[in-house]
Amino acid sequence: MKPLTTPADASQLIEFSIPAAAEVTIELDKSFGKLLRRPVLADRNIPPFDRAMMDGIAIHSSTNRGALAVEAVQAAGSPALTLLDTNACLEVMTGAPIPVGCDCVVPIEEVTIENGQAKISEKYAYAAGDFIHREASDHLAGDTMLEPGSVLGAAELAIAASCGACQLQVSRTPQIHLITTGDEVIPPAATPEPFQIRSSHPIAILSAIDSGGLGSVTHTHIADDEMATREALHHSLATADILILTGGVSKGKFDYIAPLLNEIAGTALFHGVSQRPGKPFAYFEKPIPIFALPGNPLSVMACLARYVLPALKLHLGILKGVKSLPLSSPAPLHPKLTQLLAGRIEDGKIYPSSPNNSGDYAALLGCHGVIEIPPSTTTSPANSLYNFYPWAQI
Ligand SMILES: Nc1nc2c(c(=O)[nH]1)N[C@H]1C(S)=C(S)[C@@H](COP(=O)(O)OP(=O)(O)OC[C@H]3O[C@@H](n4cnc5c(N)ncnc54)[C@H](O)[C@@H]3O)O[C@H]1N2
Ligand code: MOO
Repeated sequence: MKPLTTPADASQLIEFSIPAAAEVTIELDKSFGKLLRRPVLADRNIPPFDRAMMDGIAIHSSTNRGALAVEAVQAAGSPALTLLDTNACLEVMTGAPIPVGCDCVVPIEEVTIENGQAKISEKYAYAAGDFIHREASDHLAGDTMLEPGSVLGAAELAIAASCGACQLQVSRTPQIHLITTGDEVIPPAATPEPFQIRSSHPIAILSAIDSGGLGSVTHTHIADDEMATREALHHSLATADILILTGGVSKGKFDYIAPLLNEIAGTALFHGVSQRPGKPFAYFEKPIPIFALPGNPLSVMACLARYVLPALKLHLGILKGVKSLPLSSPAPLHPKLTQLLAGRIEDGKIYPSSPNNSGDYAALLGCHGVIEIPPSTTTSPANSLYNFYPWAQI
């Protein structure tokens, strides 16, 4: 029997073979969740002018405390006015430019305005610079505001918008085909015969990929039929960037996936990983990356989190490291196989699930991903650190 590939070797083989996504230009309002490939620079100083931070009056700090004539109203969205008399003031609105000749804003709560005269509360102390957000005090024009490799979330897009970056260079979202297999597998809405089961993998895989913005998934289900499998594989390899398959990769009489891929796509980089669950996992690099996941629900989620999602991130250029977290209690160790145990994260610790077997999909409830527990013949002390691979945003 062929020796099993270790999880570390398997992920390295995937990493080395995964191509980088192409770079595409995209409109700002279509770029949420995308991976930025070119920097976004500040096109002007931030803030671009001395900005009033309060509604109130703008004065010169050397003014006397008497009644200050209100010369005009400085609104936001209007060019800066000029204070003509240092013992006068202008009303000023938040977001307006500071009028020329003023160096201080007094909030309206500390001012009484009557008959065109403003009076500052007697006990209120003011000084030059108060409530003025100085031009360029945050960033200078030309500063790099967003680095390549940034994932474009709400804050990043707000910055791009304020720099006028209305088109962004991002990684092209891969077109992912998902082929699920099995005569016994029917759509969730269908009424099952006693020997059938409802398909749970498509929605799980699609949700995990979608929530990370990692790809656009189309799905086909095929029966355990050699011709149909062959046709579906040819179609996917000709049209998709990445192919994911579930089921049909172990040793059953109707497990056509591996032999057909060997014929159509060439030899697998590996088929069989020293892990539980997910031992029959296979990966092919040509003509596109092909992930053949073992069909059991826990194997699918484990291989998805441990290999597929990190590979998609790498393809897009998302280079986040793996998190190491302590276990809530000593781990059940296996002498030969790495365990990929589903677990949930709470208070910075991993709480492993205890499934009955790799078909026990209800054990996944509340879990955020898988913990990788390497093989060992000794016990793990409490609080030992283990790598955690999420399938959900945590
Ligand atoms: N003689 C051997 N038998 C098996 C081995 C082995 O090494 N020697 N490996 C076992 C392991 S480990 C696993 S995992 C499974 C993987 O088998 P397949 O990849 O061929 O998967 P299937 O047999 O097609 O399905 C397994 C299980 O999952 C259910 N399934 C499949 N698709 C879906 C879906 N879309 N939604 C929900 N559930 C699905 C399917 O009904 C089966 O119950 O093989 C062991 N056998
Ligand atoms: O991958 Mo299988 O799930 O180890 O039973």
